[in-house]
Amino acid sequence: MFACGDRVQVADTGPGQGVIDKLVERSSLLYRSDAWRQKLIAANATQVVMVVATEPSFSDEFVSRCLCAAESQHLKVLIVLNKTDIPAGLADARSRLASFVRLGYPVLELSALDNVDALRSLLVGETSLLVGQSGMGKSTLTNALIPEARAETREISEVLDTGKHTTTFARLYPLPEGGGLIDSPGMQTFGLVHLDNEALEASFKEFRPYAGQCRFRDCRHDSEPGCALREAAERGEIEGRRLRQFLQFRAECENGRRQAQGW
Ligand SMILES: Nc1nc2c(ncn2[C@@H]2O[C@H](COP(=O)(O)OP(=O)(O)OP(=O)(O)O)[C@@H](O)[C@H]2O)c(=O)[nH]1
Ligand SMILES: [Zn+2]
Repeated sequence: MFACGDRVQVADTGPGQGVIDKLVERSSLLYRSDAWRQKLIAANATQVVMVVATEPSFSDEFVSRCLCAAESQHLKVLIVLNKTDIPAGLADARSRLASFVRLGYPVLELSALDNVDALRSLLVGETSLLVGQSGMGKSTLTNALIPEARAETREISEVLDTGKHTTTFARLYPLPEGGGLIDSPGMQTFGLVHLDNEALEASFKEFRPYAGQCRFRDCRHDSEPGCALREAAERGEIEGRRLRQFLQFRAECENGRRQAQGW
């Protein structure tokens, strides 16, 4: 299986023709998965740019899931709060992003319809994957950053006769300043079944200082006495909400793996 962003060696087989000979080793691979399917999103990305907006309202659980996927591949993360020209949802969006800011994730506010220069400068030299729920403005951002993308999207929609100009597959655009931008289809879910329990726990970066500190080595951070993570949450050092999300994602991943094995 190949993913958008893969590098390959191609052998010439004739004029204008070739076959893929070899897949060059990937520096990163992002995918989402449930019990039944793994979907490759992008290979060799160095940065995940997560787009949220003032409206429609975004899910912070979705943001946490994307962070897990990005952290598990050791990628840089940038959160973009788009549509700041719509003031109604701004205060709410900011307050829901505050906990990610406290974790150290950068948030860039902008309006894709107005000015994307601040974002452009953060993409230089990176291969950035744009992710987000539908309607957050990924395509609008891509078009603002890469004017040729607009025509291409229209052409592809016409060829495929999809009747709408929404993104249906990931696409890598080279950036004039160096690096590239991968626009991925909007998604409403982001399954993490491919992450084992250890990888999932490590992908909550604020948990890392507590790794190995629980009384029991195989602590599930659930109801065991002497759980370093639960104690940290009680002291307010980590957010209870994030710990609950971790337990929820882990249950989902364990169920997914059980289903996949036909239990
Ligand atoms: N007011 C305002 N509207 C915006 C902005 N950016 C995007 N929009 C609008 O939001 C809607 C959704 O934008 P898209 O770029 O299609 O969103 P998307 O994330 O690509 O959605 P999918 O194709 O479903 O993945 C469109 O009507 C855009 O015109 C912005 O900065 N301000
Ligand atoms: Zn514990």
